[in-house]
Amino acid sequence: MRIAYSVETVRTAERELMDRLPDGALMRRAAAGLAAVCVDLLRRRGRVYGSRVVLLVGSGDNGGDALYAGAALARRGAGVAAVLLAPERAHAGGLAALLGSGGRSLDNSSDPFDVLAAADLVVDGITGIGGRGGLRPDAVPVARAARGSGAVVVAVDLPSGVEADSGEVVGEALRADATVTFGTYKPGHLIDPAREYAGATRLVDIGLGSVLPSVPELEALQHADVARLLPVPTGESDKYRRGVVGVVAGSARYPGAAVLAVAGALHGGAGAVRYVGPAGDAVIARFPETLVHAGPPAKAGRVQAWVVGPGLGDEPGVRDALASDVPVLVDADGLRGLDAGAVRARTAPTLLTPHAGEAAALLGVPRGEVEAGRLAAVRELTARYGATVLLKGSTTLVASPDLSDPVRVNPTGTPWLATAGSGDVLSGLTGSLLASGLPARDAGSVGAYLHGLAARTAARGAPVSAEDVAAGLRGAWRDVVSGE
Ligand SMILES: NC(=O)C1=CN([C@@H]2O[C@H](COP(=O)(O)OP(=O)(O)OC[C@H]3O[C@@H](n4cnc5c(N)ncnc54)[C@H](OP(=O)(O)O)[C@@H]3O)[C@@H](O)[C@H]2O)[C@@H](O)CC1
Ligand SMILES: [K+]
Repeated sequence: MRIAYSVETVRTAERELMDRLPDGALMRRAAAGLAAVCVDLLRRRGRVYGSRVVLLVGSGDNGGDALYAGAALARRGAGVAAVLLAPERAHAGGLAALLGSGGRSLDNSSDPFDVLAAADLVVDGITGIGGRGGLRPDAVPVARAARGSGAVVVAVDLPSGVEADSGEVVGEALRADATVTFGTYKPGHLIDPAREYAGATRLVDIGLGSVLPSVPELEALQHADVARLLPVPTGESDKYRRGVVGVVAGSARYPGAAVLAVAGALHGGAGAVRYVGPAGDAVIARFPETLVHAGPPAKAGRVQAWVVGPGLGDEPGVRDALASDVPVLVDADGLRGLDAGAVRARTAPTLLTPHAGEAAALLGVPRGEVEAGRLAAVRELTARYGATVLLKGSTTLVASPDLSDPVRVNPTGTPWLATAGSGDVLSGLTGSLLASGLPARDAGSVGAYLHGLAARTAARGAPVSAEDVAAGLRGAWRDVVSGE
């Protein structure tokens, strides 16, 4: 499991740890880890000795980390030059270490842009967790020059300019090839758009784990976590004990959505799929194992979870499903005009699965606001609806209405998933996991994980259809179980 803590939590833990350690110990640990990554990257491009390293140094400890790491690189024979953005406030100990190790700080006679253009590696120590509100104007030209050079750009802790706590990028930020963070991930390492700015992220252990709270703010499941959650039939299981998932989807206009949602549902571990709606013929033609019923859902027979909404158009069904006493997943057309009171009144779990546009409509804000602030949006939706919410997108988030549950971030997403019908597959799959007995947050995060993995494997760098994603689910499940 990858976990992330907010800046406030990190600062509290850092103070507690610092009280027990000699002065500057944490920064030395951080800088040593940073320097080791830089050495590794320089070796891959040639060698450390004689390489040209430029440090972008801001006014705080983030710059201090860069300066100490620069000192270590200078001791190994790299030519290290520091661009001090606030010369009078640069970290004094770090600067002394750099100068004492043979590095230099650029004076007025050197043009930082020439030096950056010739660099092999740039270390971004402008801001870390103390940064707010995007890069300041004086930092923008050097950040752009770093990106425009042929150098590999390594961000210290976070790419400067991103918001550590939300993953938002307000204004300009530096795009790194790699980010070296310390003690724990922060939300910005896991959530787009900041995640994308960070490149490959490495975590350096500085001993913070022992003082961090046991429950993080965010968590991203990995294969082993998902494998533990997957439903596994036992000797006593029959199709009803494994769970029946009811799919209320499709319409005369969109029969395909019904077929895709059923395709997803058949791969989620439920023992049977009951389709309810007007697209029964199309469903049966493709999946003869499906139990079909024209509706309404209340008359269709017992299920352990409902999926309602994909391609539904104006067909009814949402109210029936919400009135049931089993878990309900609401997606797509089911989300239009969704009655928050009806959702809040439910005693069984409800899982809403909007994409950014649908989330924006539910919240009454522009879509861009949801895309830029995904964490805030998903939390607001859980609060308004009293439901678990899976917010689809470049980093899919799953949040439960219980604020003590960490928000789950899906790490397997791929841009190839932005394809018509893939959301219908996800709904069916996740509903099936609900019917097998998984709690809503687990069903949502396991569903998103398998769905992303299936898309990645099916795509392998080329476009995929929603059908390909559904067909890839069995392989994704196997990969998770076998740990591949
Ligand atoms: N926590 C830990 O466990 C450990 C932390 N460590 C390291 O310390 C880092 C945190 O250091 P920090 O607190 O000194 O803040 P930091 O990010 O350097 O910012 C400094 C100053 O920048 C300024 N500034 C703000 N916004 C800006 C902007 N947009 N553009 C430009 N400037 C801006 C603002 O100063 P102002 O100019 O407003 O006075 C702010 O105070 C952390 O990320 C990690 O690298 C490790 O060494 C050890 C373990
Ligand atoms: K940085």
